Amino acid sequence: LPGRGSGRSGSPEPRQRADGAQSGALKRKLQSPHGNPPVKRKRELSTNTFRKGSTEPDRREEGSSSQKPVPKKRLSDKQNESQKNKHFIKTSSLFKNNPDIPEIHRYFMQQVQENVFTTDSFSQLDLHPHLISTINTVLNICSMTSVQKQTIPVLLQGRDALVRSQTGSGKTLAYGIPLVQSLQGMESKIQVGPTALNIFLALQSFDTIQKLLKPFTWIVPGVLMGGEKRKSEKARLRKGINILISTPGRLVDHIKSTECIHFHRTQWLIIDEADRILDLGFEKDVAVILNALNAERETRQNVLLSATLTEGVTRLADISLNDPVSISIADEIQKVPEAASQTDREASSSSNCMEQENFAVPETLQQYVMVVPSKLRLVTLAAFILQKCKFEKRHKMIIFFSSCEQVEFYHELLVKVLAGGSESEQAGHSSLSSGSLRFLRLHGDMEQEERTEVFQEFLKSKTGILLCTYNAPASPAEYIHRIGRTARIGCRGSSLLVLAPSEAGYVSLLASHKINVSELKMEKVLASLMKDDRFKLHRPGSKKSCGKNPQEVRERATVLQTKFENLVHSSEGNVRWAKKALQSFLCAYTTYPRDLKHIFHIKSLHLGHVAKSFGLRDAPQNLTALPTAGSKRKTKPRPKRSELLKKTQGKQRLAELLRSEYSSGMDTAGAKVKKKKRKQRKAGNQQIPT
Ligand SMILES: Nc1ncnc2c1ncn2[C@@H]1O[C@H](COP(=O)(O)OP(=O)(O)OP(=O)(O)O)[C@@H](O)[C@H]1O
Repeated sequence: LPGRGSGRSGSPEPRQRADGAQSGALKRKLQSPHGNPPVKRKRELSTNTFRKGSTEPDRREEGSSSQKPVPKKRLSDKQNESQKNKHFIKTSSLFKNNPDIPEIHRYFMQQVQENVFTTDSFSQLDLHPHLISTINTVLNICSMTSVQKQTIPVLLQGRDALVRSQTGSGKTLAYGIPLVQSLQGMESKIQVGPTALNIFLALQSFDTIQKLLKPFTWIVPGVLMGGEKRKSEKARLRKGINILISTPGRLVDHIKSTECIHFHRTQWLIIDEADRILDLGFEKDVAVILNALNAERETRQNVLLSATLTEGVTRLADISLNDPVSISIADEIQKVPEAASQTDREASSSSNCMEQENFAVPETLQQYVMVVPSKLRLVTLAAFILQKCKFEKRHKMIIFFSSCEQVEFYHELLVKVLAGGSESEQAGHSSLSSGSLRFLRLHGDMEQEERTEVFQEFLKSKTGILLCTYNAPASPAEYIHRIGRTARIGCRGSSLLVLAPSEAGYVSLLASHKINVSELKMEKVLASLMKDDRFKLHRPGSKKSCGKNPQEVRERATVLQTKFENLVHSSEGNVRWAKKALQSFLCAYTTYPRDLKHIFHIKSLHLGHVAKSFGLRDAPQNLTALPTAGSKRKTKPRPKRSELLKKTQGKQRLAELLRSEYSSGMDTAGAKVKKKKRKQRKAGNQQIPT
């Protein structure tokens, strides 16, 4: 969900109060995507049904048909009018006062596509027979993918390479196979310091390398990443690791604080997911690593792999590779051609990007976008989950949020309201019975052990909904990585980008990079609530539901929203938790880069509406002074979040927090060393390559 900011409404609370409660400073006016003042919806969704009902939606949905009707008093005309208004106010405002949903322009353009597979087998390569049999029997793979066919021979020749190929196309084996082939022939089995260094972000590459090494037991792989104790990592480093796989932040920490780490034998350097490493702000860390390597050994074979070729990746290639072979599976740097069609030109001119890169997307990936007013965001997301994972079944889904707090909060909310139970009740159903929903969560505040466990569980499971963090999807390159978690290696998959109306311009930006998304209508998604009678509005004398009556869909959405809000407002702790999640969302929102501010600007958000998407009935007024308590899970101590909204430091600190998922997990110690090193650097001891 690259767009954040969403909200839902449906609060049974007086609508006017919700808006009126906002302080002048916090109240955000809705703006059209073009920056014009908001235009009122022309076809305001009617709330007639609610007005007809004699009680508030939340009472009714709690089975209030059995409640005794309140005796009506005789009222004067004036009183009648005010009573009417009261009913009107009490009725849910979920479908009222939303901004217009702008029309999504459909761009018809040829997406860049790559052929994933080839028919060539691994046995035609000059590889150790045990390696070939491991590929065939342990990994169950017979033929090479395009990127493997082009990369493996180059690396077997000992050349450096810059490899660009789409997400999920098999890049790990493209370097893993030649690496293992070269290491298995090593004369000396015992050594100090790694022979190969692999900088990575995702644990999955370690898994693959481990499998490849099965017959070569003397080659020891080791992984360093945030979450594990530094002491035990040091012990493993001391024992000797041949293939060292590490996140950039963690490795830099060891370079600075672990004496037994040496690189004089390091013959390979692999930088995987280079674009994401840079997107996450690890450029300086990579520079420190390169310096450390260069200081101990001059020559080495270097490989840089990326799904997208951004300016940053090219810069990194310049400083880390030596006369590399460039391998690009589709010739994707197709600058917008001269004779581009009118729509293509429109799409490309709609963005202010200096350079248009066109990204390859798997052919089997169907991309959708849905524009949802902030107030309706939670119910629409819930309806989408129900539709895909309950009614259509057998769907596996990953939902991205912009902070750990949101993952924790929404996990709890969705488990309680959609899955109808606590987490512990859920845990009893590790294998999914039909119709049940299993929610999992994964974020940087969890201990490494738990993260790995959840990751493995989700990997093995055929169904399930994984809520996780991902850094701000600021760039189209980041979007490509997110959607690339599905439709891997020729499998089918879909992605859904949820945008607020004010963010609709993002679709044109994607189009300018030849990324084509189809629109999914919110109403269609909400209609799936008709299949779930838990959200039926029970009204005395109500008729049987008739198909997809739009009014009834809206009623059900309101009942669902009311359930969320009732849960959030059932305790002070929950309200605090919701506010904290909202606050973290807003902080993340401020981190979009300047060139995207015209699409994602905090001023375009209506705080009251966004608050609804966190189950809050009113826009909180004291966000900057929120206490940090409220999370039910044990989390690592963090700096005060209240600092984050402060104009001066907020953005920078948040960027650090967002990165923490991939960082070393040893920030405090690292910071001290950093200070010391900075002093040393000032004294001219160390140079960062530029
Ligand atoms: N030749 C092959 N045939 C079938 N499956 C393969 C082949 N090579 C790799 N795979 C599988 O494809 C999946 C994706 O591979 P991998 O993670 O290496 O992709 P990637 O290009 O690095 O993707 P990303 O950049 O998104 O991480 C893995 O599950 C891997 O086992």
